[in-house]
Amino acid sequence: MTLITVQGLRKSYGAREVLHGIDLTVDDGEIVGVLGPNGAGKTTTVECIGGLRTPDVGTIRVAGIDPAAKNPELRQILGMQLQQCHLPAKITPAEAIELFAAFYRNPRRTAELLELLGLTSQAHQRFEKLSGGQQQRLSIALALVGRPKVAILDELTTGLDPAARRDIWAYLQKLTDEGMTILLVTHSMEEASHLCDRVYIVDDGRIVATGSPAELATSGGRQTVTFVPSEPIDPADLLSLPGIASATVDHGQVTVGGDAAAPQTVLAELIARGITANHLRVTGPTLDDAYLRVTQEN
Ligand SMILES: Nc1ncnc2c1ncn2[C@@H]1O[C@H](COP(=O)(O)OP(=O)(O)OP(=O)(O)O)[C@@H](O)[C@H]1O
Repeated sequence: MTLITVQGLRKSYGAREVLHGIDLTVDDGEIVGVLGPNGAGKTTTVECIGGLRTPDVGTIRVAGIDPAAKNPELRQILGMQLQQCHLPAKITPAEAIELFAAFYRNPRRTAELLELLGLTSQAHQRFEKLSGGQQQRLSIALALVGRPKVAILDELTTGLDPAARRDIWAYLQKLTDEGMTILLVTHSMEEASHLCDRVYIVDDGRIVATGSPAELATSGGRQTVTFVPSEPIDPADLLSLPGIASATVDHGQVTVGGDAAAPQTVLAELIARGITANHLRVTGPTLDDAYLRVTQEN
């Protein structure tokens, strides 16, 4: 079942249109990522979905509700973590969670959220005294306190230490196993590859690519081969081979990039010349490669 539908979303700030027709869907139980360069329109898109901004053109439905209609039912099913969490300087994490919990019919327990987000020791510390990462964990707790059916998380783990990121990823995966749906804005390809079932790449207010992280990664098909040849080889010779797009030498190590057949092409050439490839490594295409390709094409 489709839980979020966005069709033809356009949005301007003043005279400047920043979203030029965004279409996306999120199915029940999915984790969907929105990736894209700074200023591409990711936050504007999710803020329109969350009812914080009103689209100029287009249709948005979240579980059948139009977020612009200010239907109070939307608040019961949707939890939002915003890029910047503005809370009063003197409020403590425990107070903030309890305050937010009061808006929901069946909130999560404060102690449970503090524990799961690693904030138990800071439960009674003032917001202004929390570190950036602790403030961010609190913003995640506030997005999840109402047991939302859909959570919109904007730069979920930016600035968190690697162990905290892993813990939060595992917790979110558990929540989606229990039926939660997540729309996630991220700059981290690792986060997108680890968590997301599907991603949308946005560039300059348009969707430029979509698919599972694995599908997108392999869509370019680019392979990289590195090795130290047993005797010097001119990179220009490798570059002239079919399917080879780049060839460089650095401190004796050769790096060759090319299509899916590039590893075989390079090895066949080396064998034909009687050259041995030491420290041979072949790396497949990554989501980073796909991201850079589609965002730099535009
Ligand atoms: N309140 C606003 N008033 C005017 N322009 C805005 C406003 N908010 C965002 N913009 C502009 O709209 C464009 C899209 O911004 P948005 O915050 O949606 O991008 P983003 O993809 O989330 O970027 P980032 O990765 O940097 O967070 C940017 O050019 C930004 O400068």
